[in-house]
Amino acid sequence: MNSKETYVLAIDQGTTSTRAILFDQAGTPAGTARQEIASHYPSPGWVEQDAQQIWLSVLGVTASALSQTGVLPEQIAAIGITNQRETTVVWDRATGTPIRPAIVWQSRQTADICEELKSEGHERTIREKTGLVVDPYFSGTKIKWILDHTEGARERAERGELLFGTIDCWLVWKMTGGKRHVTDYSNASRTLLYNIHELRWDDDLLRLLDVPRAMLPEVRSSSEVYGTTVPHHFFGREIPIAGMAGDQQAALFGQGCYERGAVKTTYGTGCFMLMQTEEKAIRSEDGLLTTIAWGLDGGVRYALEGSVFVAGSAIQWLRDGMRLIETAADSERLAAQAGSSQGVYVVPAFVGLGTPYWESGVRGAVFGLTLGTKREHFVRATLEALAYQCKDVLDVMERDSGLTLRSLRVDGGAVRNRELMQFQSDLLGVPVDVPAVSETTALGAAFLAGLAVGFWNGLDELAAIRRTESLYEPRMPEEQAVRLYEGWQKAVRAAIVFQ
Ligand SMILES: Nc1ncnc2c1ncn2[C@@H]1O[C@H](COP(=O)(O)OP(=O)(O)O)[C@@H](O)[C@H]1O
Ligand SMILES: O=P(O)(O)OC[C@H](O)CO
Repeated sequence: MNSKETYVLAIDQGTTSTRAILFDQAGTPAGTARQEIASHYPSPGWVEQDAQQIWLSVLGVTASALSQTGVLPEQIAAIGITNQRETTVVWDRATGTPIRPAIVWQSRQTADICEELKSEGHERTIREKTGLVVDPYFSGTKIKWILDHTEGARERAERGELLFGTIDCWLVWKMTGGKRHVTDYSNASRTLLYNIHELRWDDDLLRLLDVPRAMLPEVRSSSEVYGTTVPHHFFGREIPIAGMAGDQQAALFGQGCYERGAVKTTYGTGCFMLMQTEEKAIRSEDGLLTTIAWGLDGGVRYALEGSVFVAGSAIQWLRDGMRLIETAADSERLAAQAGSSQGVYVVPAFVGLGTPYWESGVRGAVFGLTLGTKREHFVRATLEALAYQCKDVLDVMERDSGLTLRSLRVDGGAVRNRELMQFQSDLLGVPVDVPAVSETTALGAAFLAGLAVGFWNGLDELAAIRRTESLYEPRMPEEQAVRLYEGWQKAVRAAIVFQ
């Protein structure tokens, strides 16, 4: 690092959008560029994206972040990448072209493969080795599906002609001009193929899912120089790519959750609550996942995770599917106007339910409609579903960890919604803490990259950067919160029975 290098560039490739953000040494975003990513729904429950479009969006947002701010490539000390996790890309090593659309984490198209694994009794072994549950969510069955459904693909993968990667890995491959095929511990831990205790690809699991080892990336820590950018893509300079983590783990890092038991929740397309558990991989019997938080300084940290598949995407559905709102921000105005949902419950199980239910066959449902139900009640009920799902997760997390939450650190697109944040605090009965830098996922990736090149010097320095911008305190009487939550539990049970 030299004295001219005053920024770290974070690339946050999320499900809804790709963002490039430049952070200075105080952790302040100097400029942000954003581009939406299209999702395609070729069959009910399937979700796909175009990996080439994702790559081009990274080039586009990086160029606009630089041109908007006037920051020069020479001023960038390092690049950190964070990504929607599990989304699976298989590409041709020689041409760098994906052989099929990327299968997005939300997609249910591998439900049959999962049912087969369960019926053959593999659930327990998979859970023990990977910390995950058998569900179409994770990459392993998606790789198998692609190899099963593309003529000659498995043989080509065995010969090393095809490569697999999650989005982090795909982007590093493209950014380094096909020189580096790497991923980090946090992303590897979401594949269903990685042994999170022994820190290696697991041969038994590879055999079980019929995935050739030759197509898998090398697994590295979350903070080190993996390679440098190809000058003709990145403004004539070789910039070190020095940080990499799945977006939920990066948000945990960016929120300064460096102490055992610290928790954050991110409300993006989905909603993910993670608790940092240091060197201890806690096993959950209640549907939480055990996952690798990050690899740093020669060791790994673990986390307990609750994954909710549909959060902000329910608000997108109100906008694009139901056409009840024009912008996501309208949901706040209408929810305030409604005041309460008047007994309406929306269960947004559009792609099944994750933690703690793990029911991949359930679909969305609405309960409690009356002639008095108006658009604003329906919108409010959809928004409230985000908060109810977080409560489902927090209840099991407290039980499994033996810890009681005192306040919840939050981030992600939907934390702009004050009605949602207040309702979340009311329902959980704890303060909800929104940080000044709401882009904590990107900040986490920047921190990881910056640590690797000496831009920042350690966790103490990073922890001091976080500041609270808004704190929502519980205002609703407890018995009212309990009554509302009981209604939600009934609605979810009914939706599960209906499938
Ligand atoms: N004011 C708002 N109220 C509720 N949801 C919102 C609001 N603004 C954005 N969102 C939701 O947040 C999500 C985008 O959040 P973001 O953190 O950018 O997601 P991702 O990282 O998954 O791409 C979208 O699904 C959008 O519907
Ligand atoms: O796109 P997000 O931010 O909702 O995150 C997606 C998760 O990484 C999926 O596991």
